[in-house]
Amino acid sequence: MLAHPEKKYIPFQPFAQDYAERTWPSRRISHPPIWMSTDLRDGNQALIEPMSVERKLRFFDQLIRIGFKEIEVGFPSASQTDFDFVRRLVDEKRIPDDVTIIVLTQAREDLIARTVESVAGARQAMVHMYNAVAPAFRRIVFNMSKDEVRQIAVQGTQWVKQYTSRHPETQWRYEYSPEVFSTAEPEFALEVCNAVGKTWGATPDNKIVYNLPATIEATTPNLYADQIEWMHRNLDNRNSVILSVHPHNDRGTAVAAAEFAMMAGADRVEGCLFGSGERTGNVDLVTLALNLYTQGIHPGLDFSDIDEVRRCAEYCNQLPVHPRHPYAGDLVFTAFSGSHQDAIKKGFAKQDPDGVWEVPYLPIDPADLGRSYDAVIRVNSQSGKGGVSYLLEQEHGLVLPRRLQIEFSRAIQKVSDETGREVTAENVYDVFQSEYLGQHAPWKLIRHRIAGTPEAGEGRQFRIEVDLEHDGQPVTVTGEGDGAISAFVAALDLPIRIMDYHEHAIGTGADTRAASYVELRLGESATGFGVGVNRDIVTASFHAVLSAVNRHLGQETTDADIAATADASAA
Ligand SMILES: CC(=O)SCCNC(=O)CCNC(=O)[C@H](O)C(C)(C)COP(=O)(O)OP(=O)(O)OC[C@H]1O[C@@H](n2cnc3c(N)ncnc32)[C@H](O)[C@@H]1OP(=O)(O)O
Ligand SMILES: CC(C)C(=O)C(=O)O
Repeated sequence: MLAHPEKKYIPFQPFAQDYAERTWPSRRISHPPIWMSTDLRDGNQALIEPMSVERKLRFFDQLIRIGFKEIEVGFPSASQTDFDFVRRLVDEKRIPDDVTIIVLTQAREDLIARTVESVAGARQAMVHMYNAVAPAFRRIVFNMSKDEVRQIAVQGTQWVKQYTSRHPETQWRYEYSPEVFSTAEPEFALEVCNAVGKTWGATPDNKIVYNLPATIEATTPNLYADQIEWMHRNLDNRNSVILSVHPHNDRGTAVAAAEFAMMAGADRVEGCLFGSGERTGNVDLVTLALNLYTQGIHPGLDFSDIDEVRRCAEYCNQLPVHPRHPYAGDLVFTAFSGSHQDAIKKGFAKQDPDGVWEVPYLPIDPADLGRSYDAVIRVNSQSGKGGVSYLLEQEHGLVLPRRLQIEFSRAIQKVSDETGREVTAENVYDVFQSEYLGQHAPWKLIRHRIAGTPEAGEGRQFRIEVDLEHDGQPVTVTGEGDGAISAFVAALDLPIRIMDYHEHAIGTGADTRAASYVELRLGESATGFGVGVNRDIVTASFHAVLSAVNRHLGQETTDADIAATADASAA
């Protein structure tokens, strides 16, 4: 990179002086714009392989299902494929009555004639003509004066009028784009638009569309908004005009530019799904629409099945949508990090299904876009107890007490640290199984018999006889206590102190099982948990006690083995 970029690059200034009359910054967007999808034109012209007719038809049908009423379907004078596709739409009557198709052309007579031929017979159609008006293009591409460039636009408009008038069966509309408006002098763009409007003869009943493209995004979005507001205020016959914007994303701010432009007076936005299009793309209509939705404004476009829309765009464009793409990417509703998972878990627990959406870190309810909650929380080395316990709860109905969440998340952390990989919900359960549910040695419960009933009142003693295995050898023990668990603990005759106990049902009806969580000390050990799951609550709690005991004993063995190994290596 250059030490002095100012010698090579100069900032674009749309106005000689600051446009201080601007009012857009204090405006709010209260309704959606007229949406125009240019996926089949600007999107298509930027593809490595332009879409076949079959792909274009599939994309077109998808755009209709989403609810677009204005669709730019191609540049019919460019190729036979585009021409044939547009003709098929018309001839096979694939265009719903309330949808207008749009076709783009340069301001050249032969191209205009062919363009009109491609759509003639449609119920309604819009011819879209463009020519560049920015100084660099006047100088470099056309080598023309301002007057000559304005004349291209006026002459082109006359040809559009002339050729369309030969097909009165079609209701014709007209769109004009002063291409590269983004780096043009606003005064000249205004002059050309007014000249075009006068030539076309727009009326409030058949408005002309002036589309002001950021063909190359050249400034911060606030300056683009200034340019749009200035045009909005100064155009002739504003009530006969639909003011449209067409932001590209060269600086990565196309969405902001479109939103500011709407605040500044734009009525219509052209763009592509998922920001497809030339170079860094056209403005992303999905993001724009769903940004409105999350402000409580229905965009008039339906993204209830966002995955299907994405699949269609990926198939037709043969380009992937990034996993972090706003609202649509595979990972955008997924939290890996502990504090996010914790907040999301709490948010879901508190969320009123009919109330205002307020789940932290999720700006939109994934369900509104047809996404499930399955992938909301995924676990890796950045995760905490909230995420881990969320997965166990969602997938297996296990609601871990808080201290067990902390204890178990250390086991998961160890796995993720060791592998450096994501720990899937299945892995989490496997670790839980081996840490708690599968702890059957040295002590294993075979069966038990209890005498005494819990209803019998305070002071009543329970008597229990338990068949166990200890290191694979059958053992029968007996004990008494004022509850089933205390009788069981007495029967084991181990230095157990129960510190905490939780239980809950898993499932409902005939399949209901009980989950028991016991926190205990064995001798002087630190406290540790055991877990049992069984159809019978008492059996589940005995399993939980033995799970905790076995874990303690296993830990002691491990500690002793480590000490012995350390001694051996020291020797
Ligand atoms: C910003 C945008 O996205 S604009 C849309 C861009 N999309 C496309 O270009 C895709 C389809 N285009 C094509 O297939 C071809 O460009 C065609 C068929 C339209 C024309 O092809 P060609 O006749 O070979 O011309 P080419 O594209 O090279 O155009 C260059 C000529 O057109 C002139 N020209 C460029 N734009 C325009 C315009 N909007 N109106 C009138 N003339 C124009 C140029 O000055 C140049 O003229 P010159 O040959 O006298 O120097
Ligand atoms: C034809 C125009 C609208 C265009 O695509 C652009 O300027 O980016």
